[in-house]
Amino acid sequence: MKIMTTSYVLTIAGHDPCSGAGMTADLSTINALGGTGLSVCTALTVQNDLTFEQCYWTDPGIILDQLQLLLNSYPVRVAKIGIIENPDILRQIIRMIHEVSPETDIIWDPVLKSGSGYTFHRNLSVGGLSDIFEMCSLVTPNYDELRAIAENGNIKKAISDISSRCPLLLKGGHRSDAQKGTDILYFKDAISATLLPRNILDVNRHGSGCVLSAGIASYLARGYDLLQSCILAKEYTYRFLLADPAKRKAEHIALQYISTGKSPEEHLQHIQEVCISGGKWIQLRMKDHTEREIFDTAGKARDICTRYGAVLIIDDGVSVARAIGADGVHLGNNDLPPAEARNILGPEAIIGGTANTLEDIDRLQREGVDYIGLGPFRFTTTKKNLAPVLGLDGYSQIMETLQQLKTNIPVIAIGGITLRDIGPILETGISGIAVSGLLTPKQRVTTPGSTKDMIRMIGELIRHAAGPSKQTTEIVKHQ
Ligand SMILES: Cc1ncc(COP(=O)(O)OP(=O)(O)O)c(N)n1
Ligand SMILES: Cc1nc(C(=O)O)sc1CCOP(=O)(O)O
Ligand SMILES: [Mg+2]
Repeated sequence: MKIMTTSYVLTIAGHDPCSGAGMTADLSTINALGGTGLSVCTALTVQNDLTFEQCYWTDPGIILDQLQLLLNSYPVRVAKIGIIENPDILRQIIRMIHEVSPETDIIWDPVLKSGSGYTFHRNLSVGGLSDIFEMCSLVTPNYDELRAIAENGNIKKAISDISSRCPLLLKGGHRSDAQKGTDILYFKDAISATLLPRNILDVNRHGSGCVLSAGIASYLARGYDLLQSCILAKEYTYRFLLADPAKRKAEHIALQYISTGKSPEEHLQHIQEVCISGGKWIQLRMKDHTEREIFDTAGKARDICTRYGAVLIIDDGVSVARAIGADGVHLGNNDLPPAEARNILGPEAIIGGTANTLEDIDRLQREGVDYIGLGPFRFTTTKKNLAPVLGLDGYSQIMETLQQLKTNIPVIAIGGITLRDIGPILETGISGIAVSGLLTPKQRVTTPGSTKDMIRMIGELIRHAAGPSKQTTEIVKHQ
């Protein structure tokens, strides 16, 4: 009997102990994109981000036994295949999928070499693989892989031979020429679609090809057509690459700095001061500025944050966040609804929402925000049209109820917070604080030295308050 639930995506791939690539990276992608991941491990590898030392292939009998059991148990919508010992085993796997589960789409990502240079296969050729292409719904080689299997180096002929049998996505992520980042999707009927990169990223993280093909598999499984799936997965991979490892590790950031300044230059100067001083989470909040000014400043703020490994979110402006490649947005009641922002910014984006009551938190959580900014804690002149002040009692009541309901969305406090408030606020179960005036006071001229001292003291208070059972602010959705 097949177990019926949502979209099952099967990855048949190697195990990478650092999860940058292979089966575990695929499963993370599948789960992040709303699928249910199944896996068959084709090899154990000894590798990390920089080096690949060894590959121990799984016994083909075990691969086929696991595959048969999964195909008999689950309605697998899409199977994505990564490293396989040789074309014969690949053939057996694909045939089994065809026989046991003919409705399953197969994506083959022909990995010939690891990112760090380990060679899995030599002497493969388009001609020798033609029966395999016939059984696939998509193959996703990068340019080097296509060149390696093209007979006599004839890339044009290789493209035409493959795409007459199945759609081909030629990935340009690793190219060093003008086509870097451009992927081309060739359909069977000689039509092609060029997928331009949103930005050229100077990142060659190992495993990005796995993330892209697992992303395509996940979107296909959810019912998108092939072109839509490639576009959406490309966007997802872009965000994955943008979130550099330092940022992805910055899961537990409990201090958000909200920028302030009389001019765009002052905003940038304050942001730089906070970043130099160790601040890791910045919100660009520019009121009473033109769209052009906000857009230009946001691009510069992004560069500063990238340089210092800080996360940047934009207050209100979803389109600005998307255009400059920010990590997310903070949305108020009059902004775009979180679900719409999510559609635009993608699953990896950090989306925060403003709340003043328990009902606000409940609604925002259902709308899919990643964290809540709950405020105001006390009166502040930084924001006009303040909601009713909550004070410590208001926070205690709301946090107690959330704990009773076992709701564990990160909630950060905001509004007029001083150094002395931090301990008592965190005692209520709040996971972090967002401050503007505390780091950029109106009366005193701040210097990197004084901001550093302040951030250090805030860090101490947060560390003291956060015992092992306390929730901290998880601002990154997916690793
Ligand atoms: C962390 C955090 N919490 C709340 C707010 C307030 O946002 P919003 O309601 O959109 O009001 P403005 O900041 O736009 O005036 C915030 N920005 N950050
Ligand atoms: C931006 C903002 N939002 C608030 C809310 O209650 O929603 S209070 C606030 C101002 C935060 O700055 P400061 O630390 O200077 O008070
Ligand atoms: Mg706002």
